[in-house]
Amino acid sequence: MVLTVDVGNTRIKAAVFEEDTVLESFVFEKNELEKKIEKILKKFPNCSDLVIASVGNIEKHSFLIFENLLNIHFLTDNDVFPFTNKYATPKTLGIDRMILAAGATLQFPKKNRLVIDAGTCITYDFIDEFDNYLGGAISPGLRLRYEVLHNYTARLPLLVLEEPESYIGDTTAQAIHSGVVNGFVYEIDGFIDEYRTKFSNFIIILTGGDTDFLAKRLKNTIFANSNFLLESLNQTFQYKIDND
Ligand SMILES: Nc1ncnc2c1ncn2[C@@H]1O[C@H](COP(=O)(O)OP(=O)(O)OP(=O)(O)O)[C@@H](O)[C@H]1O
Ligand SMILES: CC(C)(CO)[C@@H](O)C(=O)NCCC(=O)O
Ligand SMILES: [K+]
Repeated sequence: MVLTVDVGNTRIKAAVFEEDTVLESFVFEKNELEKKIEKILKKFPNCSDLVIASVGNIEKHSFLIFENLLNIHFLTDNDVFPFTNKYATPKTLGIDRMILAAGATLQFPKKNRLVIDAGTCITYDFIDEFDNYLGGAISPGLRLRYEVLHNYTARLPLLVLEEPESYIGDTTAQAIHSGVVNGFVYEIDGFIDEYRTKFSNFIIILTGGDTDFLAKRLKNTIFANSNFLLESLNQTFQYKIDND
């Protein structure tokens, strides 16, 4: 049994796996880390390995208190990955993006693959059919867009996500909802269209906290799975065991 932990920029997500099956998944805040992991391990005492990817400010030492209970694997770019990394600055590539690319490579062999993670940031990661990781894009996520409009202006209120009535917003609130939500959807559909015109034999995987909101609004067909990062962590770990 494997416990996977994804330390994101905002929240922490975790899941317990028996082989390829998720037994249970969890979402919690960073200040609850120790308490929550303790609780999960009490419920699933057969967990033999703890596999972590962190892009947040939580480092390996935060997990070492569990060292006597199970093996700790804090994944970094020094681990083995199933793709060739063509990023020109591989040392600065986020470990979450590397794990997503690994999951896409292993789950969808011999295809052009685009992974879109709609989380705090939106990340786009492209792996071609020859398993070259080429890069992608980073832009602000849905919630972040609402927050920056408020934080960096004098007059824009902080709004909670709402479906815009039209792309022509006729109030301040509607103009913000249109700009944020429609802008978010147009951006993603626009990127997908761009890739589609250049690559055939193509698959798109959508994940992250805004997966469900986004999936029903895109015009393009995608494979939506909000657990994709945790599943990919489990698969990357199995791959590491088989190839180390
Ligand atoms: N309780 C919540 N807290 C924060 N964001 C939430 C929540 N519920 C839904 N969301 C949506 O999820 C998005 C954030 O995604 P996610 O939770 O995957 O981010 P994260 O934990 O920072 O992970 P990552 O850093 O990997 O993106 C926000 O844009 C927001 O709209
Ligand atoms: C882009 C984020 C913040 C998304 O979580 C993370 O992957 C990260 O910090 N990346 C480092 C920069 C890069 O990937 O090129
Ligand atoms: K993200």
